[in-house]
Amino acid sequence: MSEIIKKPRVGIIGTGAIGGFYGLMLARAGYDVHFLLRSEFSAVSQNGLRVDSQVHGALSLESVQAYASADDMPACDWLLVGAKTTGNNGVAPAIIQAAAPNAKVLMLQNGLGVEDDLRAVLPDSLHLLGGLCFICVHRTGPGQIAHQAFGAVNIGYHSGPAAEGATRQNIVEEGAALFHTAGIESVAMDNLDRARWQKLVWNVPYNGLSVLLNASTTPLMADPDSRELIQGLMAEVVQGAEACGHTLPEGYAEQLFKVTGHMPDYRPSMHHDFVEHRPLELEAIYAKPLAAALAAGCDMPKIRALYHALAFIDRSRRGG
Ligand SMILES: NC(=O)C1=CN([C@@H]2O[C@H](COP(=O)(O)OP(=O)(O)OC[C@H]3O[C@@H](n4cnc5c(N)ncnc54)[C@H](OP(=O)(O)O)[C@@H]3O)[C@@H](O)[C@H]2O)C=CC1
Ligand SMILES: CC(C)(CO)C(=O)C(=O)O
Repeated sequence: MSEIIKKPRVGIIGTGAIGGFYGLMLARAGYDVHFLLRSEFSAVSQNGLRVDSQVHGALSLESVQAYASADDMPACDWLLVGAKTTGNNGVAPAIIQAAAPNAKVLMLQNGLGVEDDLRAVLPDSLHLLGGLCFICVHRTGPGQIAHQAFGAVNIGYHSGPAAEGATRQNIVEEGAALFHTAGIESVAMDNLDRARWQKLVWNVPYNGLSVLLNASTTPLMADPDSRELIQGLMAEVVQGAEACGHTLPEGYAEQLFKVTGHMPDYRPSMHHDFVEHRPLELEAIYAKPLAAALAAGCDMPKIRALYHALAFIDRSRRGG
């Protein structure tokens, strides 16, 4: 008799641009997906989720299994965390509440070490993973998401009950398979810390400069001064990664710089936070990499200057 393999149940903790997009794609692929929301709970319960995608066309999920509290969610096998890193303290109780025993918790967030603080409060039985999202999405209204480009999620294991080696790799590959089923590219990464440093080569210059200079990628790539700033910041991230033991692929920064020059005009997620008066993800994208590199003997003065300027902007906009 052939064995029936049940699809894992998926919970989305924080249904914004990232959580809404990947949750909708998984639900459309036949997964049983449960969405935790905050400010958009009523709108999404009533009207569903919509993605206006320049890659897949107009997508919708009319009937959303939406929750305002994790207490009402069923136990989920995979939890995809789509909240901003600035809200991680607030989502920890929800993750614990919605997790099935031995659940896999996947942090779909930018930045370095975003799993570290959460690990300290999670039960040892839960697997903790990080997912690097190579996608351009943002919210355009309650339950409405614009998807401009890309989509891949690269996954690495952070910590948990799985033994080092093949067992961890199997869990990471299970995560990648989840996304593949939904038509999304996903690569299993053998070193999450290196993957996070690699992603920072883009986020450190573009996220911060988009706020500081109030500019999207096209003007940033067109101006000689901002181009020089971007290249200088990228080079420091590569040096910081190296100091922390991660040699990034030769020519990686140059390649990203070139690709961004050909990308459709784009405002990084930090620029959306700036415009919407939300806290900026400065701790994960700047403070933690600066501290990690410094501890390894590498100062990153350009990144430090950018961080201080952004911290000022963040504080002054939020009333000191
Ligand atoms: N957008 C992008 O293209 C990319 C984003 N990323 C990263 O992905 C992460 C998510 O970004 P993004 O999706 O853009 O952010 P959004 O602000 O669009 O989404 C965050 C969502 O989490 C919800 N949330 C936060 N705290 C809670 C809580 N305690 N309970 C329930 N819901 C909660 C927010 O609710 P509320 O509506 O109340 O604010 C919001 O819906 C970030 O780390 C970002 O850097 C990475 C690559 C690309
Ligand atoms: C690199 C990019 C644009 C998409 O993956 C991103 O990470 C972001 O907007 O935060």
